[in-house]
Amino acid sequence: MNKIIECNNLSYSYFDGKKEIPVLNNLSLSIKKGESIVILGQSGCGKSTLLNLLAGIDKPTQGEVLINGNNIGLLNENDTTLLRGKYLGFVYQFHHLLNDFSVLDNVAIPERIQGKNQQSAQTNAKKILSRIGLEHLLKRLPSELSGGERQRVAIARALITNPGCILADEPTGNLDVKNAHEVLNLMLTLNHAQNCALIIVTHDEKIVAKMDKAFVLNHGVLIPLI
Ligand SMILES: Nc1ncnc2c1ncn2[C@@H]1O[C@H](COP(=O)(O)OP(=O)(O)OP(=O)(O)O)[C@@H](O)[C@H]1O
Repeated sequence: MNKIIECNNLSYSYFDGKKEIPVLNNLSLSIKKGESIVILGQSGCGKSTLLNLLAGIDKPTQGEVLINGNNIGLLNENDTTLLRGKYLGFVYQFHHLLNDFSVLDNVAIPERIQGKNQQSAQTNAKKILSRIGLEHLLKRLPSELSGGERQRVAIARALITNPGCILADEPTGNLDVKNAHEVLNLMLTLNHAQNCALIIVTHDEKIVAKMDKAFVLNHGVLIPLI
């Protein structure tokens, strides 16, 4: 199985009272293991909606989504959650770190949720924080970090379960130019080193040159740029 995520003929509409708001229209996409993809598009075009469907967080109005070959439309919510935890990692514009937990414990959380004991989850969290140069921040709280450091911790948290694909929604949206550059380079380094596919949705067109493939989402369909 070479494809980590695949969607076929995906359509999605929101229902606002009686009115249907179509967002995605018969969209198909596949992401191979180790591939990097950026999806650009104007605000409100449906980028976050697409990521939520690919992750099985929302269900499509029509079409199918496969994660590592598993058709999530055929799974119940519990099995979808397990599949998501096993194969996917998430990075958002806002870091979503838990403010009362140290950096180390924040990064260990996904493995704790998967049932690992605290010591082995913390050992793995230390390893990944060292790999990305944050070992000196283990004991800090998220409120004691810079914006760029917080986002790098969020990336470490997304990677601790060794996912097949990272889904990143505007991961550099809150950062200045220098930090945005560093965070993107970090994600790409890990993308290559761990053969972890990367899907970024963003407004930032500068990212395009660094990715394997780029698309614009417009009127519910993906238009290839490269
Ligand atoms: N729960 C909802 N109910 C109704 N409409 C919604 C809902 N969530 C999103 N929408 C609409 O669906 C469209 C797509 O939203 P989405 O958040 O996917 O866009 P986006 O491209 O990620 O935007 P941005 O770049 O601003 O984050 C927008 O027009 C939005 O107003």
